[in-house]
Amino acid sequence: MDSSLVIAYNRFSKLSCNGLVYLMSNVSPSINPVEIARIALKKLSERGLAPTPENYTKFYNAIATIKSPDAKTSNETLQAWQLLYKVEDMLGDMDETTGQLLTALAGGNEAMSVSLDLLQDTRRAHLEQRASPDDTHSKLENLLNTIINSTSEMHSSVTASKTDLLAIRDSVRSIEENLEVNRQILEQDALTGAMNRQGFDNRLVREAKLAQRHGHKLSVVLFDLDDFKLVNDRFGHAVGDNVLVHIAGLARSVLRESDILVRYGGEEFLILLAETDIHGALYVLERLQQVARRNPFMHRQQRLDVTFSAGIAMLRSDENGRALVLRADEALYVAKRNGRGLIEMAE
Ligand SMILES: Nc1nc2c(ncn2[C@@H]2O[C@H](COP(=O)(O)OP(=O)(O)OP(=O)(O)O)[C@@H](O)[C@H]2O)c(=O)[nH]1
Repeated sequence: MDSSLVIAYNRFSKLSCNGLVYLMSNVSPSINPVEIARIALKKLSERGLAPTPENYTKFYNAIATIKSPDAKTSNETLQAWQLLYKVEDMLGDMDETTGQLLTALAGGNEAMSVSLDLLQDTRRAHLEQRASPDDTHSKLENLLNTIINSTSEMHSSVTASKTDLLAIRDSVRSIEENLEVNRQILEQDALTGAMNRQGFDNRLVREAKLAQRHGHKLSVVLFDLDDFKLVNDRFGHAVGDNVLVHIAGLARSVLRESDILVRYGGEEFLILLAETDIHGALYVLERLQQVARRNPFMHRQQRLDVTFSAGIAMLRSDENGRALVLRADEALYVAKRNGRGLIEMAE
């Protein structure tokens, strides 16, 4: 750990004593504060900012305010549990059906093997003229009856298993659908409906690999609302929340179906643009600026103009998704440093 981080950690310890109660009031109980502290320090060091208590508190609060993927409503948790029980039930049914099928097959196999031996004995006795035609005839008739009975038993078992297996296949399909819905809920930011950070991390790796493999362009836009703290301070946190929802809605309105909008941090959004070069990404962002100007957030008939600063980067042939986002983040930092409402393209 470098010395600045050590200092920051020491400062964090002091903060822990003096202001942890304050800090924690903002934090979902499911988020580990040590993890938040680690990310906050990393962010500070990435941006070359001094780890002062002010900077540290700012980053800590911003990270802590991101809705945790764990912070799910009780209804969502209930759904997840129900799905789990459904999977458990289905696996139980499947076990029982395959068990019955295996027993039926083993029994049928045994009966057929015995019948086959008897059939061979009877044929041999007939060829060697050891048995009278009447004897052979009666033996064959008995054997045929046995074979018909065991085949019919096997047929009933297979038919019953087929019905069970069809029912299991339907359950598997419905579970697949439920799993997809659950995955979407888990990957969604509860406030804005955008994808959350966890969902994005999974997606980024895949999209970057796909783009590299097929030689497609992939761009990332990172934008952060300007002076958002003032909105909260002036109008309250609930209004701030509504502004975030408003901006996410505007962003969605300028995006294509294939583009991915992510709530990347408290008041920071990311857009992943597949098959889009940096000029395409700039175009999208300028459209968003335009749309935001034309559709301001209204609070008690008062226009509340919100601007944002942004960084854009396009995937290089030799980098992975993380490096791409890092370059967009650096560009965003430059945009913020140079003023507000600016767009900066990464080198
Ligand atoms: N209402 C609301 N506020 C949030 C949420 N997430 C983060 N914030 C707030 O966003 C503000 C971010 O403040 P800063 O990091 O100082 O950034 P800023 O005021 O936008 O200033 P610059 O980014 O430097 O332009 C803090 O007040 C956070 O509490 C949220 O989910 N809802």
